[in-house]
Amino acid sequence: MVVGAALLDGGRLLAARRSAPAELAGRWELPGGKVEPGERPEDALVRELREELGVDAEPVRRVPGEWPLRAPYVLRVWTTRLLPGSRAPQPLEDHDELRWLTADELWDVAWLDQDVAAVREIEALAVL
Ligand SMILES: Nc1nc2c([nH]c(=O)n2[C@H]2C[C@H](O)[C@@H](COP(=O)(O)OP(=O)(O)OP(=O)(O)O)O2)c(=O)[nH]1
Repeated sequence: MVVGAALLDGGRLLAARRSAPAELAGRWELPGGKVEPGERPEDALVRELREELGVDAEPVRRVPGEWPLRAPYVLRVWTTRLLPGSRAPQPLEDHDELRWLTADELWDVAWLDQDVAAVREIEALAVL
């Protein structure tokens, strides 16, 4: 399973531009990554956000649905918030640019094809 964060702050959603691998580079995604064996998905999400963005964050609520990625992976998404005192997100790993998107800007970035349905579901939550 791959876990993704709909990281929300001040009514905006964080989008991250992938720097690798070549076939995904330049496209935008939700920060996150693969769940390790025996790891709880929510714990994986917190770990990935610390590694990739240098933030302290907590999952808030599961976004309904799951979306197929390259087999055998599926993407599950949680709305997520920064904990008080967290550093601001930095593109430390896997990404070369970050953008905080307002509701109006949600479709201004080239999301990965397989993320579009997840972003629509986030939009439907009306949390932006
Ligand atoms: N993080 C993330 N990965 C996504 C999304 N959509 C999507 O297809 N993917 C794919 C890209 C990668 O093949 C895989 C996630 O693996 P990753 O490379 O980000 O995570 P990781 O750090 O655990 O990976 P690894 O180095 O252990 O292989 O899922 C998304 O929205 N967020």
